[in-house]
Amino acid sequence: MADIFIRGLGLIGSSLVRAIKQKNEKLTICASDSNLSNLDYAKKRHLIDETCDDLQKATQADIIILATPITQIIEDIKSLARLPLKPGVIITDVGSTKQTVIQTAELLTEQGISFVGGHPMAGSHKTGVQAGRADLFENAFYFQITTENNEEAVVKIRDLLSETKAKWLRVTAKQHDKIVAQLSHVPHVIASALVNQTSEAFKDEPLGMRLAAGGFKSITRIASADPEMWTAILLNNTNLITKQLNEYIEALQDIVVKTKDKDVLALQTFFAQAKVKRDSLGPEKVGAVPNFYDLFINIPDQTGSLAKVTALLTTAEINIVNIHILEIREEVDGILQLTFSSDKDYKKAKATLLPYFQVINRDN
Ligand SMILES: NC(=O)c1ccc[n+]([C@@H]2O[C@H](COP(=O)([O-])OP(=O)(O)OC[C@H]3O[C@@H](n4cnc5c(N)ncnc54)[C@H](O)[C@@H]3O)[C@@H](O)[C@H]2O)c1
Ligand SMILES: O=C(O)C(=O)C[C@]1(C(=O)O)C=C[C@@H](O)C=C1
Repeated sequence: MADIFIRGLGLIGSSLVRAIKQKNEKLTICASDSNLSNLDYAKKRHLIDETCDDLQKATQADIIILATPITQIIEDIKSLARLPLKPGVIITDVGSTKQTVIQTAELLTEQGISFVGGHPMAGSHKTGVQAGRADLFENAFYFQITTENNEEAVVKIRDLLSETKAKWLRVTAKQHDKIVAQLSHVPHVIASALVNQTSEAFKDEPLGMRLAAGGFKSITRIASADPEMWTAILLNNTNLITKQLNEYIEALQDIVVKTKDKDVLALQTFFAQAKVKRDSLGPEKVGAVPNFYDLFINIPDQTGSLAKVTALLTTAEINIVNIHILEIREEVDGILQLTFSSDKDYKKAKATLLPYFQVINRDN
């Protein structure tokens, strides 16, 4: 008999159990996941105490956490509503959309079972138990959905997950879905559409994609996310996502017209408005899944240039995550992309290389 039952031990579920165990290792956790290797991995590392192959085991738990893709969360809520759950049990989820989840959870709340819709607003394009971390949600907003009579359960979930160090935020399901449609769902569609459209545009240009640099990579990183999870999100926030995508398409069409018209003032205003807004967001502080920091430098077309870069960085004890030569043409400087895992390494590398090489980054 475990204190906590969790279904879905991927990136988000395993990050939560890590944070729970960090706070109180005595709490027992029973986990279910259709990918058995996730369970195996978690058990070997004592992230969980037991494996539970079906929802029946949830009937013995005080807290049930649903951390699978949204479509499965909804199916599990329906199944849980038919089971004899423990009196006083609290059920929570982590799904990226909330209105359909909360509607389905009425099957529970109408029986007096506490349900707290949740959504940590941090994550990664990576999936699976190995990608999880206890501090994934540090400083990130963690939405909790306001529903009738769930106040006490909300506080208990906050206490259970206090080691996530997330910033808790109560919103309605409608408010939630509108905000995340614009800030998360639409950007994911745009990133994937851009990758697909670029790949199509480069069909006859083998060099094309391989030359993708910082700009393309940073705007499309999230296109590497899990297709099953994102399909489920689009199916569960359809109206808001399609409405906001249509507004985005209009904004793109508007910029096509201004570009064709060579309307310098309108173009400058377009970029200036976006710059002011983007700059005001401030630096990235959320979570601990590594962000990558790219430094671009000009390297002369001379024997030993690359070796000099690596020697300087090695002497300075700076760890390079990746080196990528973007362009080297005879008698022309090449562009070298150096990737670091921390802002500290990025800045140290920049200072180390500046006396010898021209740094291209304006700044990040
Ligand atoms: N990835 C993010 O950035 C992020 C952030 C916040 C919330 N979320 C939400 O969290 C949930 C989980 O996403 P994730 O990123 O952890 O994905 P993930 O793929 O890393 O994990 C999902 C896990 O659910 C398991 N699973 C799928 N179907 C199952 C089933 N029928 N029975 C048992 N296990 C099943 C998978 O094997 C996998 O281990 C999703 O609802 C997603 O919308 C994701
Ligand atoms: O950082 C990322 O890779 C994410 O996509 C995380 C992200 C997002 O910000 O859109 C993705 C889905 C979630 O529901 C919440 C957070």
